[in-house]
Amino acid sequence: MFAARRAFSGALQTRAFSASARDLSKVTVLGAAGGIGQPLSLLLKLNPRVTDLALYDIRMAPGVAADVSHINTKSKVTGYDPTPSGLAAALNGAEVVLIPAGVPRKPGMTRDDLFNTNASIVRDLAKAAAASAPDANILVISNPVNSTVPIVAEVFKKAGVYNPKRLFGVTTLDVVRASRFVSEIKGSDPADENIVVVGGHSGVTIVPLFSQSSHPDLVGNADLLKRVQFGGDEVVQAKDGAGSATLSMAMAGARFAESLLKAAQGEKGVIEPTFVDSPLYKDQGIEFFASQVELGPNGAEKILPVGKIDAAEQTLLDACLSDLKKNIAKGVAFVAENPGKDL
Ligand SMILES: NC(=O)c1ccc[n+]([C@@H]2O[C@H](COP(=O)([O-])OP(=O)(O)OC[C@H]3O[C@@H](n4cnc5c(N)ncnc54)[C@H](O)[C@@H]3O)[C@@H](O)[C@H]2O)c1
Ligand SMILES: O=C(O)C[C@H](O)C(=O)O
Repeated sequence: MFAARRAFSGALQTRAFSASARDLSKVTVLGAAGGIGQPLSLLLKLNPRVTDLALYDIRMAPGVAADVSHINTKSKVTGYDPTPSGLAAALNGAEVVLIPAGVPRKPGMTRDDLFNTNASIVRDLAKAAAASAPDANILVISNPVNSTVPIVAEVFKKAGVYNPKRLFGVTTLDVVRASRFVSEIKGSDPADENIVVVGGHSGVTIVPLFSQSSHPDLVGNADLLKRVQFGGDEVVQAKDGAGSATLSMAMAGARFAESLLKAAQGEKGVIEPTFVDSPLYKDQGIEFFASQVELGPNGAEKILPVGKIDAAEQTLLDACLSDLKKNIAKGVAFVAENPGKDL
């Protein structure tokens, strides 16, 4: 155990020393005291690429910050009060803003059932971000992602600061799950399983493309498909009313933030799946779509095409696109009909 701990801290130190002064990165978490926010803040504190960690929530962010700040890595941690000026200060100068603020599901609910509560939370946080961190990379975790991402886009458009390359719906958990579930079937190491998942982040909009993996035989595996599309429900049911995935989501969110920072600091070939403003299906009226995206200093540098897929996968994709169109339209309509208060 001690050897493992030494190896881990050694790896952190090597990376800490390799970061240069120009790589100062402020990362802000909005919803930092929640089930996702707390472990996400912990993982960001362990990341040497993060030099300034800003934590905001409507409750307990200073407490979470005090706790996390005792971890002996170099970054500065600040918890902000739940006031407009606290929120503005948390956002000011941020390079990456992660948003896990909002309510999670209970058994029997769909992600869309969260819309009524989370849409206005995300809209108001997006307004604050548009005002105080207009150039930040915004990573939306709050559900329903298929609608909350368009909400952020509409708010930024209204504020005149929308940059489609810097807005991301975090769908990383879908590929994390897919690689893990495949490894359980194949007896392999999940680190070796690169499963592309496209579409969106709920039910049938989650489309794994096993034909593009090293296991095309898995295309017809209905149980596996169900686990990937409804993995979130497994956790919601197991937690039995106490929330949804938090720990695996924190890992997935921290991975995406790390990839963005790596790419911003000049690493080439950093590719992550994410739900972005995408040209891929715009001709069908679908403005956002999750696919493999190459990240770079400007955010989303290159949106990779879906590529060749199996006929059965095409059927899944058709169902996805039909749902996705409605989810996106719902987010856009929400902001038009409920502009909210000026900041
Ligand atoms: N994208 C994904 O893959 C994914 C995965 C898991 C969960 N989620 C979603 O993430 C969200 C959060 O889940 P959780 O389990 O952390 O919930 P949680 O209830 O444990 O935490 C949410 C936090 O948000 C805070 N909050 C609420 N309104 C706020 C506001 N206006 N400003 C700042 N903070 C605010 C709450 O005080 C709370 O601390 C949910 O919507 C959930 O569905 C998404
Ligand atoms: O399932 C949920 O509601 C949370 C999250 O979107 C997940 O995929 O775990």
